[in-house]
Amino acid sequence: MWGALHSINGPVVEARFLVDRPETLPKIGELIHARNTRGQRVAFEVVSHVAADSVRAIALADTRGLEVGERTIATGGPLEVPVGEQLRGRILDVFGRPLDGGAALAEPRWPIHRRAPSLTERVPAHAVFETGLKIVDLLAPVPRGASTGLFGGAGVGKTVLMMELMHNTVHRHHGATLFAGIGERSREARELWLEMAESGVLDSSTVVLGQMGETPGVRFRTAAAALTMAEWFRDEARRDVLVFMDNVFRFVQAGNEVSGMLGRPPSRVGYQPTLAAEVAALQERISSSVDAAITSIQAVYVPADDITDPAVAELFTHLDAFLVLSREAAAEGLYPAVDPLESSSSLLTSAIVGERHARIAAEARRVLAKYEELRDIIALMGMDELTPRDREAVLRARRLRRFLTQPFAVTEAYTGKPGVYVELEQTLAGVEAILAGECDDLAEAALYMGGSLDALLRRGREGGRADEQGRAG
Ligand SMILES: Nc1ncnc2c1ncn2[C@@H]1O[C@H](COP(=O)(O)OP(=O)(O)OP(=O)(O)O)[C@@H](O)[C@H]1O
Repeated sequence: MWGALHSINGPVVEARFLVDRPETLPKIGELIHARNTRGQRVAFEVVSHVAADSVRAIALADTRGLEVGERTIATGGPLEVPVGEQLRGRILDVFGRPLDGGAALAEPRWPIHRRAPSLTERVPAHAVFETGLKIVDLLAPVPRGASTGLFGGAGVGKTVLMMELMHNTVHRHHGATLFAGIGERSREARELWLEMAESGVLDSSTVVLGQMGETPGVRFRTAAAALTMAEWFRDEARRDVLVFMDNVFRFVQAGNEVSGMLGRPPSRVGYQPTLAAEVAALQERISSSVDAAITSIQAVYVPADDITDPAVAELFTHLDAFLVLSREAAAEGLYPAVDPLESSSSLLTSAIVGERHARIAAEARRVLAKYEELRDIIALMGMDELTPRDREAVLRARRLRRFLTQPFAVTEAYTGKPGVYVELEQTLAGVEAILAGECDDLAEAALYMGGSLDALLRRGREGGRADEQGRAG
C-alpha cells in the first residue's frame, strides 16, 4: 500500500495512506519505508494510529534527508530477521544485515514480534544451567530458561566471564550462544568481537548490535531481534541457547527515548508509562520449551548505584539469579571475581537443588560471612585475638575462597593456565571437604586457581615432586 510522509519530527514521522477500508491501514508494529534525498531506503515501525488514514511511526535509521510528501510504502509485516544455522559466527545489525563484511544472509526470516510461550507451553525454570564455574554453580546457580542479572563496574571481568560462559555452553552443552549489544559503546563491541575471535567462541556465536549512536528505535528493537534468532535455535533446532544482553538497562532507556519522542507523558521518576509492559514482553520470551531452553544473562547498569531506580526495580522482578562482580575480589586476583555473599539464585533451595547442595551452599556462605565480619578485627589486632572457633572459620573461609577461583579457557592465552570445567558434584565434594576441615593443613596457595579438589591435590603432589627433583639436581 502507498502513502506519503505527512510530517517529520526527528525520528518520529506521520504518514498518510490511501486506504479504502480502515483495516487496511498499516498495523501497529508493521514496517513502512520511505526514501531520503540520497535515494536510501529508511525504515520505520508503526507505533500508533492517529487517524483513519494516518499512522505515527518511529525511525529505525537516520532520518536526515527525508522530505515531507515522500512516497511511503507499507511492507505488510513487521521487521524480520534472518534465522537458522547461517547465523553462526556472524555479526549483524538489527535488520540482520552483516556488520562483519561477510555475505548477506538468506531466508528464512522470522518477524521480531513473536508471542511468548503461553503458561501451559512453558516449562518452569527449575533446572540448573551448569556453568562449570565452581563459585557460580555453588552459590548462584544459573536457572535454565530464565534470566540472570550480571552486575559489576568497569574492568572487573564481565566480558571475560561472559566469554567463558559462552565457551562452556558451546563445548559442554553443544548449545548456541547469542550476544545482544544494546546501547553500549561501539568501540567496546569491536573489542568484544576481537576477543571473541581470539578466544575461539566467535564461530559458534552470533552477535547482534544496536549500539550507542544508533537511533532509539534500533536500540529498543535489538533485544527482540536477538531473541527471535534465539527462538529459532530453541524451537527449530531444539538446542539450548545462551543469550547475553549487554546492557538490558539500555533497552529500557531506549524505550524511554521512544516514548518521549512520541510525546507520551512520563510516569514514575521520568520513565515511560509502558515500562512494566515493555520489560515483561521481553523477559517473558526467555523461557523453556519441552525440548530446549533460552537462558539469558543480562548485564544491568544501575544508575548512580541506586537499586530503587524504577527501571532497575522492574528488571529485578524478572531476574531469578544475581551474579555480582566485586572489585575487591578482582584486586586480590580471585577470579572469577564473583562476590560470594552478594550473589544469589532463587534455585538455591533444597526443593530445587537438593538438600545436600542447599546445605553446603548455606554453610559456605556462613563461613565466608563470618570471615568478612572478622576482617576488620584481624586487620587491627591480628589473628591471635580471635577465639579458636573464629580462627578455624577464618582458616577455612580463606581456603574456601581460594578453592572457588579457577582458570578460564578463554584467558589461557595470557594467563598460561589451561581452563578447567568443574562439574557440580566435584565442586560440592571439594567445598564439603574444606568445610569439614580436611584441608586445614594445606597451604592456601595449593587451592588457588585450579579445578576439583582431587586435581588440586594432584597438582600439589606433582609440584612437590618437581621441587624435590629440582633440589636433588
Ligand atoms: N577470569 C579471569 N581470569 C584472569 N584474569 C581476568 C579474569 N577476568 C578478568 N580478568 C582480568 O581483568 C581484565 C578486565 O576484564 P574484562 O575486560 O572482562 O572487564 P569488564 O568488566 O568487561 O570491563 P569493561 O567494563 O571495561 O568492559 C582482563 O583483561 C583480565 O586481565
